[in-house]
Amino acid sequence: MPTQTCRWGFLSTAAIARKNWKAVCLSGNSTVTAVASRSQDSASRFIDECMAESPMLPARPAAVEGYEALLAREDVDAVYIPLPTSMRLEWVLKAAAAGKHVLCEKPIAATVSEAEQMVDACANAGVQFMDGVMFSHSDRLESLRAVLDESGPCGQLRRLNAHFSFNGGPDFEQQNIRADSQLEPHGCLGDLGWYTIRFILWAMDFQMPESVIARTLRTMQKPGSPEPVPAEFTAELNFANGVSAVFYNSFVTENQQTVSISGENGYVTLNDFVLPFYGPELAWEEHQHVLEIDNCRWNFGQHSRRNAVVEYSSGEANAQETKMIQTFARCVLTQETDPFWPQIAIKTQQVLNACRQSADQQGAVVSL
Ligand SMILES: NC(=O)C1=CN([C@@H]2O[C@H](COP(=O)(O)OP(=O)(O)OC[C@H]3O[C@@H](n4cnc5c(N)ncnc54)[C@H](OP(=O)(O)O)[C@@H]3O)[C@@H](O)[C@H]2O)C=CC1
Ligand SMILES: O=C1CO[C@H](CO)[C@@H](O)[C@@H]1O
Repeated sequence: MPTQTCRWGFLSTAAIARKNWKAVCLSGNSTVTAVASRSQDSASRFIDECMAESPMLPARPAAVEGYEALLAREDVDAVYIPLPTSMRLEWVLKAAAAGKHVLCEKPIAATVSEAEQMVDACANAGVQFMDGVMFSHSDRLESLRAVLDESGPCGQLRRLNAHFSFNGGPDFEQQNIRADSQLEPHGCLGDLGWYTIRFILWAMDFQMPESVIARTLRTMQKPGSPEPVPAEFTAELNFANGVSAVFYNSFVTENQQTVSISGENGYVTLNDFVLPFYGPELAWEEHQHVLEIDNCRWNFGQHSRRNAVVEYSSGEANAQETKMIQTFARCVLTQETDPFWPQIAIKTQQVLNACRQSADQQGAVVSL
């Protein structure tokens, strides 16, 4: 076990692994020692391309053929697993058995039972488990938490609204893993709903909803995919304290990443809650508009205020994905696993599967 640097192995050359490669380079407490792919050529190509843009120090990682071979390496402390969702159970269990800490992409699993097996295996092996939600590590959330206090601009919370969509375009259904039920069984609910659910749970301080009602509005099916997957999805969550939340996910509606948190006295909005708008600040707005009525004059006065934290959107040392790597690596290096991360992953999975169950039963109420 090194004392200064967490040594990462990447399980696959997924597109998202390139972003986290750079985050490792910028982290100051991590390095990648090996990248595994189904073919060694592809691992080598990935490493060449990443090295050209963002050189890994102190040494070029090894290109490994096969994920199993990477897990057998002694120079790997932690693995990053961005394999398709349906493959994660197998590889998280194998990684835990090999004593590797696990940063697992989202959605972590197809079912709650699979997610629990993963988290239990990591806990039993004494290794950290965390999902790949970068925004959980942004300073913006910490600042926003203070604003959500009852004495803040919203007052008592009433309603949450989260929307995450992108338009995949004409080839998406034909080519993307997200439209293949064998690889990504929950389609847009898994890919985008994971974030909308996570944000809602975060705003509720991880209190679970009492019940959910959901609908799949549209499906997609990649050629060869055994089943269609949700391509447009909506859900309503109801909480015991009277707060309600709604979310929407879509692969056919153009880029939108908006959340609003509404209360008795006002509301807060973020327009880029997952992938922050390009630039050196992450912002949110608070609103307390006032309707002034005086006989025939009806003036709706806009009262909005912009707030921001100094943090780069991505690809810099203070960006949220770099903070994710740093936080994870600190758990590894101090040998102090943090149960918070697996707990919130399980809660997110529980809500996701309840929503899918409701949608599969045409909007039946599902209790949690
Ligand atoms: N946290 C975040 O910000 C993001 C998270 N993600 C999540 O990461 C996961 C991967 O997404 P993305 O990077 O777009 O995926 P890609 O399609 O780019 O990569 C998936 C990788 O899995 C490996 N693989 C192994 N078996 C298969 C198979 N049968 N079919 C396809 N790929 C296979 C391949 O690597 P190889 O050939 O090298 O073995 C492939 O490169 C998704 O679940 C997604 O939700 C995605 C983007 C952002
Ligand atoms: O996690 C992710 C981040 O956002 C993308 C959309 O813009 C998703 O498709 C991806 O899986």
